[in-house]
Order: sequence, then C-alpha cells, then structure tokens
Amino acid sequence: MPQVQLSAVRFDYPDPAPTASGLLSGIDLDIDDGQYVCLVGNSGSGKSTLLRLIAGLLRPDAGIIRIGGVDVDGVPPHRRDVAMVFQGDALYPHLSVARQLSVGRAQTNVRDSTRLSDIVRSTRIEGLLDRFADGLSGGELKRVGLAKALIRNAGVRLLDEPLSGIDASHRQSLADILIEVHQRGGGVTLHVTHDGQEAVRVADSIAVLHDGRIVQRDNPEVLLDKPEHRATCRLLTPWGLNEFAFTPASKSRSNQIQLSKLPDQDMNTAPTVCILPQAVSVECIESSSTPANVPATLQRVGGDRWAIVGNLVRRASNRFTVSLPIHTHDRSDEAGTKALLRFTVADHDGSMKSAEPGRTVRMVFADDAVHFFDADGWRQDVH
Ligand SMILES: Nc1ncnc2c1ncn2[C@@H]1O[C@H](COP(=O)(O)OP(=O)(O)OP(=O)(O)O)[C@@H](O)[C@H]1O
Repeated sequence: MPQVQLSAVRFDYPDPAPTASGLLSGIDLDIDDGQYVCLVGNSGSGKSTLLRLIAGLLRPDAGIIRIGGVDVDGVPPHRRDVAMVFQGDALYPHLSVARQLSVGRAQTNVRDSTRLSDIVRSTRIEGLLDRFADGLSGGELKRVGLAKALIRNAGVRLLDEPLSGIDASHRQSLADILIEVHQRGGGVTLHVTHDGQEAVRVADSIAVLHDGRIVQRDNPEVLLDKPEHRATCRLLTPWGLNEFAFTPASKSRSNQIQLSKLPDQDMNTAPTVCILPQAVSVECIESSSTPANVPATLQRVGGDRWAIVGNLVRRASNRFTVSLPIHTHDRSDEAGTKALLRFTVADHDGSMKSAEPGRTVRMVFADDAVHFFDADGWRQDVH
C-alpha cells in the first residue's frame, strides 16, 4: 500500500479568480514507503501548493489524499504523520539554535535526547547550537530548518526547495544530508524543486508537474532516456537544450525535417524537436556543400541517426557552437535569423582540432539525442 496516495486531486486558489483548468487539475501520485521522490515543475506550477495540500494546510477542491492508507480529509496538520520544511523557514531571530530546537521539542513532546542529538549530528549543526538565527548563512538556516522539522518523527517528510539559494559547493553536502536523513528515518520524502538536475542527483523517482498534472513519473534514468513530454525534456536538460519547431515530414520526403524558431509562447503549442547537447560526431565538410540560406534541415541518416549542417561559430575545448540558417516566424525579423546550436563532443581522433570558426560542419546525433513532441507536448515517434 502506498504511504502517500493522491487520487484525482484538484485545487485552485479562490483569489485571484480560479483559472479555467485549475492550478492543480487532477493529480494522481503514489509514493511507497522508503521512496525519495522529487516533484519537479516550473516556478508557479503549484509544487508548494501540492505540499501544503498533503500537509493539511490547504484542502483540495476535489479528490482524495491518503496517508498510511487513511483518507486525511478533515484531519488537521498536527494529526497527520507529516513534517514539512518550508521555503525560507522562519526561525526566531532572538533565540539560539539550541533553543529553537527545544521549542520544537516542547510542542511535539519529544523527550528522547538521544534522538535529538542524532538529528543535530545528521544535519551537521553541532557547531551552530549557540548561534542566533540572524547570524546564520543560507545553508546553515536550511540545515536548522531541516533539524526542526525532523524533531517531529514523521513518516512523511515534505521538503520545499531545500537546496535553493545554496552555493554549489554546499549543495552537494546538503543533498547528502537529505539522503542520509531519508535512509536513517525511513518513511517517505517528497522534495519539490524547479531544478531537474538536482532531482536527478537525489531522487529514486521523479514526478514532472506541468499544466496542473503529473505528465511523467519514473526513475531518473528512464526520464532522461525517454522523456514522454517536452516538459520533462526541458526541466531535466535545462542547460544547452536545443529546441526547434518542426514541420512534420511529408510522405515523399520523410527523411527530412525542416526546423524553425517561433516566438517563445508559440513553442508551447507547436510540434517541437529537442536536440540534446551531446552530439555523437562532428566533421568539417566542404563549404561548397553548405546549403547557404536554405532553412536548417534535420536529415535521417543510416536508419538510426540524424544529421544537420551548420557553420562553426566557436570552439572551446570540446564544446562547439554552430549556427544554423533557420526560418523564423517572428515578423520583426522577416529576413530570417540564425539559430545557435550548442553541443559537446569528444573529439577522439583530433580531427576537429584545427577547425576554425566559419567552417561548415556536419553534426550527427544518435536517435536517443533527438526527441520529437506533438503540439500538445507529448512524445511523438518520427520515422
Ligand atoms: N495564497 C495564495 N493565493 C492566491 N494565489 C496563490 C497563493 N499561493 C500561491 N498562489 C499562486 O499559485 C501559483 C502556484 O504557487 P506555488 O507556490 O504552489 O508554485 P511553485 O511551483 O511552488 O512555485 P515556486 O517554484 O516559484 O516556489 C502561483 O501562481 C502563485 O502565485
């Protein structure tokens, strides 16, 4: 039996006026005991709202939330088996960290000091106990907030952006703390973030929230290999993802796909292709074969690969930036624009070593680096 189960949960805030489809428009999510799940979604997609619904701080408009198999409708937050770490947890500025933790103790009736010192150790705040909240760094505040939440020995930990605002060098150690806390504490962790790469690092399983629904839920490897929705592709490959609108191939020229760029908002309602930044190979070709000013075309080669031709703009180590002549549907730029394609390639044989900007290059991508999505954003197989 799932430890946390959401069935057809709907919610919209009454003010401002609810939207036609609703902020959360039918959430189904099962989390088994022992699972560390990340919920990823863009800013404003409703991630924190979903945590608040599970914690009992908000009530769904429709649907059922079960914790430990029990429908918790009407059960107040303190009676749910849940501990929540809020974004920017509020601590009392005039109390020492030790005192803040004891406030938590009194409220939750935890008298077991061995457990308390265990929490202090696992969140690595031993050296902070006599400090005051005002003087703590962002990362230290996060760790104290986590410790406060853990004092409540709950079966479900809800973490709202626990790593945001932490510099890169401390993120990894705080991520390790979260995983360790999960493993020691057992139960369920539901961690929300807008950072897909953070989710890939920490989660056993990732749920992608988009347009009020979970559009894909699986382990990180499956999501990276086979994104079922372009939201998955965008969220899990945020940096260096090359995305174009495409014109579906006609039957007679089914091995060629014409690419174009649309204004940002239209990229959400057109068929698009996402080309991951890793290319399988790149080679210089004779410039006479450059289709100058011919719109960029993705071409099927060898049955299981795609190729595209462009001009080398920049080379930095094994990272290449290539420009493509491309159709634009933006009226402000009737003449067409050049899209930039960025990718990284291992130049094993050194054949690109002397490649100068301006050279015409052909890039060849494996099938699994090229993902097609229909106008609604769902995966589409293009043969
Ligand atoms: N109390 C509220 N009343 C009205 N609207 C709200 C309220 N709280 C949040 N919202 C709106 O609901 C939407 C979802 O907010 P929510 O905080 O759940 O998103 P999120 O995915 O967690 O975003 P972020 O990643 O930026 O924290 C946002 O448009 C937000 O402005």
